[in-house]
Amino acid sequence: MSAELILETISITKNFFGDKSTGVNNITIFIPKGKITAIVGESGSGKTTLLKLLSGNIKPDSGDVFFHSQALPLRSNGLTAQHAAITMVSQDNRDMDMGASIWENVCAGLPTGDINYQVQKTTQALNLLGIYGLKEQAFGKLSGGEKQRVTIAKALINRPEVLMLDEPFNQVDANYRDDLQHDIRQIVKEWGVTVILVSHDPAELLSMADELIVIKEGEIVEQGSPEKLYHSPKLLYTAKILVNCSELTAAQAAVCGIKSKRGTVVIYAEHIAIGGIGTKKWTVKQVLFKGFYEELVIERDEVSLRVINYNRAKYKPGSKLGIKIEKYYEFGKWLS
Ligand SMILES: Nc1ncnc2c1ncn2[C@@H]1O[C@H](COP(=O)(O)OP(=O)(O)OP(=O)(O)O)[C@@H](O)[C@H]1O
Repeated sequence: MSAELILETISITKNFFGDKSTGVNNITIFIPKGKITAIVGESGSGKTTLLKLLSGNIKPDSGDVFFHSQALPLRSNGLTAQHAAITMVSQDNRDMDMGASIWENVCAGLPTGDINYQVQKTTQALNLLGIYGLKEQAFGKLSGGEKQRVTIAKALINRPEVLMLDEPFNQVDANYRDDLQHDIRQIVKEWGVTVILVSHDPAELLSMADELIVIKEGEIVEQGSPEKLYHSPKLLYTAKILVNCSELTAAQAAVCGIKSKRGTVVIYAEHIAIGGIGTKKWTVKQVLFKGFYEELVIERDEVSLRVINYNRAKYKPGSKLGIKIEKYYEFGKWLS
């Protein structure tokens, strides 16, 4: 049985100043209810424009947006219940009062009136995001990660059906980010909220999303589950967004013993084993500390590769090593 859809676009186009290289072109997408769909693409590819179209913030030049199969009106024509059900969280904290407390900021998301209702809902939202203990603190004094929790609590206070997150974890440090991501996944599961996420962070995209939609120059070029797009990307563009990899020309690939039939070879860092066959022909150029592993940049005849090394502190810049490439991908120019 296919999943119930909550938002759909049929052939939507939005260009700015009539320039086809801006905005989005002829996009048809189906957003399943209660899942996390991530929109990915290089900078300027149209991700934010698509979010704005999906939330009724801007009007398509052509095509339609449907929410529960009903045409979604434009917000500027008057807010409706449909708009209240779709909330957007961006990173700029535009709607927040820096001098007011967390409690006041989150509570401001509710309609005025019934105090008991406000206390109950605000307490619930703050607990949900694990920030109840901070409720008296001024918003402006919080860390980036705490601010983001408050922003999401405010967005969730009215129990929207769709939560749109535009680069939500940008200002959040790594530990805090993992916790916040986990909490959002939990809320999605428990509440059945639909999340549409825009992010540049591959780790975030792969761990959070149920479905990835890849856009390039305003068009959808590939889509599928994180596992599918990571392990068998159709496009070099997708691989470069999602994977820590080295991209080689046919001539460079030949240095690695690979005969390329299609022109471009991509080798994932984790597909290179160190200490493999042959003599030690590769030189370590950089050792990047990554915590429980290192990333090495190695070079031979002006070909550079990224390699994962779990045997920490074994190599230094200038060390020599041999490698075995266990797997590689080939892309033709027409698919890049
Ligand atoms: N209001 C606007 N007026 C003019 N051009 C715009 C406007 N909004 C977006 N664009 C253009 O449309 C294209 C897509 O922009 P958009 O912000 O959607 O990209 P993005 O993928 O979200 O980029 P980023 O990852 O850098 O945030 C860009 O070329 C951008 O300059």
